[in-house]
Amino acid sequence: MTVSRPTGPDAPDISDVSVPSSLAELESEAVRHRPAFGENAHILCDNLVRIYKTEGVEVVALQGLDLLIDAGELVAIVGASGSGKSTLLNVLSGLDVPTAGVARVAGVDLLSMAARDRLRYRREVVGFVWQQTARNLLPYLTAAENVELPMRLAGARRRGRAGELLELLGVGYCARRRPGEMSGGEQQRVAVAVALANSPQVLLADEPTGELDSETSEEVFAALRAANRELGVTAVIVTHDVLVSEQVDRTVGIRDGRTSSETLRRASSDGRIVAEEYAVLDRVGRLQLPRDFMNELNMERRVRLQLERDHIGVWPEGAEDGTGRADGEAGGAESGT
Ligand SMILES: Nc1ncnc2c1ncn2[C@@H]1O[C@H](COP(=O)(O)OP(=O)(O)OP(=O)(O)O)[C@@H](O)[C@H]1O
Repeated sequence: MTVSRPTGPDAPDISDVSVPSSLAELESEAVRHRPAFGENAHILCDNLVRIYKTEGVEVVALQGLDLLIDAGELVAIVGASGSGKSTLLNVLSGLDVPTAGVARVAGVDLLSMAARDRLRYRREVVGFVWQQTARNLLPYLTAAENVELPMRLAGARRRGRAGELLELLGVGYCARRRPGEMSGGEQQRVAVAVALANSPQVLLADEPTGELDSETSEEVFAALRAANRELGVTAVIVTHDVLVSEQVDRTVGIRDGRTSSETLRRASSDGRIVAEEYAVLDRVGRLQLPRDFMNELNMERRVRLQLERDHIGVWPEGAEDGTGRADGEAGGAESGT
């Protein structure tokens, strides 16, 4: 490729300016100025793959999952059983290492992290809350002692912090009680305080309300929201609970190990919450059509695409498309339907 330079008496002096002269140079120039995918995201998953091998059988739990979450967001992750939600959370919590791809949380690269850094990451950068209340708290310690434990392990006990966190989450009155003397909802709120003890940047919760009735779930979700709003912690909650998934600003749907949909919620001018659902388009243009849409129109394997001025039409194979052409016909006339 040639690039012509202006000449003549009025032409600017560009003798010192380097001008790319080949297509490859132009491309690399363009890439240099383009921000990298998820450069500023607090949580970044790029083409994340996790393959489990058990007894010679491979299960692909995450198959090229992309996800970007900004600092301070409160995001719910939803999806059918087996879609890969817990696998994703285990990777983000540093418990599990992905097979391939990029996973970065608060600037920490989770694939290349050394074992010693992993311990520090799990103690100080992320906090987590599990579904089973018994997994979150030690039964022979009081609520306050449970919250103090991670601080002691990190060698940074802060006087008064346990009490402050328990108050913030509405369970200050439980400080001297052991888990057996608290309800399931109270235990989970104390568990959120334990997760926040070392001021993590990210809070991860896997089905935190899964064992609770709706009223108690509401209290636990309020505690998670308080942590997000008051402390600014980025929060990711895996949940089947519509009470949780419908109250966050963004719900990410996972299907077959990939992000497939996102629902965004915002307040309209009259104060109502408006939810808009989007399909997720990945960087190479892949898109998962909702399963019920595909079933409704008997879409399988091949579909016809038609680029319109402001949208793309998708028709099942063999069906007539929006231009009045049956699939397979070359160049039909516009039907206007
Ligand atoms: N340790 C493991 N060994 C082998 N396969 C596993 C392992 N953990 C998960 N899987 C498989 O990976 C896939 C994703 O599992 P995952 O637990 O992440 O799904 P999930 O969406 O959290 O499901 P649920 O809502 O039921 O908890 C499933 O097919 C599961 O059987």
